[in-house]
Amino acid sequence: MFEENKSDIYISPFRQRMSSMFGKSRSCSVVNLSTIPDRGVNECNIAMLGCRGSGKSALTVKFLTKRFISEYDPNLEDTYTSEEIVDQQPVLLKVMDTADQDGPVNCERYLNWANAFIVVYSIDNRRSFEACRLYLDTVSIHTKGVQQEYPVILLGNKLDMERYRQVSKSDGLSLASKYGCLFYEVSACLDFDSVQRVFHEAAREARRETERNLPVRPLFISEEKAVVSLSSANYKELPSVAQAKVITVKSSRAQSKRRAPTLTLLKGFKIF
Ligand SMILES: Nc1nc2c(ncn2[C@@H]2O[C@H](COP(=O)(O)OP(=O)(O)OP(=O)(O)O)[C@@H](O)[C@H]2O)c(=O)[nH]1
Repeated sequence: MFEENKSDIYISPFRQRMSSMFGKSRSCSVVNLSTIPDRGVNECNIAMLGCRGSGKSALTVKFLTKRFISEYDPNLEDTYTSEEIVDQQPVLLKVMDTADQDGPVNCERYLNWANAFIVVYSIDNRRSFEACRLYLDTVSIHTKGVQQEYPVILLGNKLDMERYRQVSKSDGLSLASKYGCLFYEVSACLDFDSVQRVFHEAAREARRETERNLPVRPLFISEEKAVVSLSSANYKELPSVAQAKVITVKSSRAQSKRRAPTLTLLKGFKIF
């Protein structure tokens, strides 16, 4: 029915189309969330953590394509890039769908790369919830003593499996509050908006954190210069603060209209 390539990774016609349309982006070495002044674009690197089968890939693909996948290669680890608009500002969101075999081992690759973490468990699997503690510990040990804080979201997935629930919402909440992280419950196979909200919240928190850590620039006020420039300026051309804000919003909207969000898919997802 479908052809498989040499490495036994299923490449759907959809994925082939996506690769040819948007190009490829392998796991990259960008380390921090930074503002790129000339484009005004923030970058946010999100690592998806959690034990096997918790739904990391399903959530990642849901966020990127609005679709639910049912089959994939669990051993592949890849990074996907999507241009998003969060709070009217463009963000280049990179999502690493990790594939740890048995808990957090050799995790420097994502600890050094990410500036936000989503730790996933399945609400119908107690073991996957317990595994989250290891990931939360690993992240908090790694970020201990670092001035910048890294947003962490604890995410209960498979909300559609309510009747098989093994982890109560209050258990999720109390674990999240113990580690000082945000907490959500979603389902990768239900509505897209809830899943998108989680990723956008991670980006929002990471941006706040970056802004909080921006070095404070000294403000120089030269009275002489101010007099010269004001006297020679055409007042109508000087935007007020309110106008300047409008201009910023307009330009980010214009950007979102100009360019469709770019998306790079590499993993052998089977998307129907
Ligand atoms: N019912 C239900 N099934 C889900 C949901 N999310 C994922 N699944 C299923 O759970 C299984 C595991 O999902 P994955 O997304 O592959 O999990 P993962 O965490 O990426 O697992 P690894 O790649 O092995 O690390 C798959 O069969 C998915 O179809 C969900 O929200 N609801």
